[in-house]
Amino acid sequence: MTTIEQSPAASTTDAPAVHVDGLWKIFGPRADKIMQSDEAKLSRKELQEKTGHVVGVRDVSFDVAPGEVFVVMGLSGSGKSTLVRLLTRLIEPTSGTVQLYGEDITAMSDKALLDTRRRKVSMVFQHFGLLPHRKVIDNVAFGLEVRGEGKGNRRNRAQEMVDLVGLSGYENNFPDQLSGGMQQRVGLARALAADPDILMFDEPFSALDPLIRRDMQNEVIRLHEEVGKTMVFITHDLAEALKLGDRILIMRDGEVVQIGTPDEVVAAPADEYVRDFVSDVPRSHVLTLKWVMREPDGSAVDGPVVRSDQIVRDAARVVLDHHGPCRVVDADDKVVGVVDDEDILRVVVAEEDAS
Ligand SMILES: Nc1ncnc2c1ncn2[C@@H]1O[C@H](COP(=O)(O)OP(=O)(O)OP(=O)(O)O)[C@@H](O)[C@H]1O
Repeated sequence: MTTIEQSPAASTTDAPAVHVDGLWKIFGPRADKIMQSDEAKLSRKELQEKTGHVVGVRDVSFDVAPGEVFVVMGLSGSGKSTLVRLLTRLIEPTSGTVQLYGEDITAMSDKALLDTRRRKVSMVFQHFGLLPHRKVIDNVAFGLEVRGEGKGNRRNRAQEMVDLVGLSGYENNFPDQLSGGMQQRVGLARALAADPDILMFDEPFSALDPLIRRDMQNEVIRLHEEVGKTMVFITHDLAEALKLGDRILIMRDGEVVQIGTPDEVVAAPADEYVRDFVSDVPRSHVLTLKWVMREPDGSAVDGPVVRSDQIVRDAARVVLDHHGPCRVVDADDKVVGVVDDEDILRVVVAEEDAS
């Protein structure tokens, strides 16, 4: 039985886990001056050509709810790594604020900031960052050691986390005796050991083979179900974003293009850029009935009931088996639409045409 708990802050305040307001990062020596001038309005390309400064993140605002998995997605250079580093001030913002569970980290002293990083946030990176001369168990316990926990406590805790991520029996191995996937499990265990309020992942699985990568994504979903932590997850892989995210923030050139649930992003892309991104996505795997249902017209009074937030693929069997309209209900069991086999097949056929 593990002793990870839902973040206590989540239950005692209404503050979002992460609150980002008007966040900017301009790289270069005159960043502050540029921020206060009209030059800040120039596009990334124009600013770079004119001043040599690079806009990493431009006027980004969003909230992450406690317990949410929030994915930041974009192509290389879109500003994802800069953004996630700004969230814990590993990079200083040029402007804007970041609050973690109501605490403004942009206004914190260095000491308070260090404490927040040690106790409240854990990061998982692409390059696992394990200490090669330490055994698995000692790598997992490292963060606890840094913050001064006694040896007995940290050993017990580290063992719990090793068990939680499925590495029981490997505690005394050294990192180079483990596969890439197993090393990243050590990274996950180390991040969880500190019992942080928020876990941040910066492209953690990009270096892994596709099959191992899929295993690790499933592992994140399982761990999230088990420990319920708030997660901010950076990736350039749309399929990964759709699979893991409760919501997805799509970035381009340092700016937010769209923030939405996976089905919103696929069904209602904000612009051509997002539309292009999502064009290959198998829609029946992502769209919910909300996007394919029709207005209620009284035709389905005794048809089977399906939920508007059900994924089309998951609802297909019920709808196709019933030769007639089904009732679609919302979370309050109110009938909000009807759906029949044609509505379902329209999505599936469009998907086959696209592939
Ligand atoms: N220290 C720095 N100095 C100058 N420019 C930087 C610095 N760090 C990042 N940049 C620039 O900021 C922009 C955003 O970079 P960032 O690394 O955040 O993007 P990314 O989406 O994480 O890309 P990747 O997936 O390749 O890591 C890029 O144009 C990058 O060249």
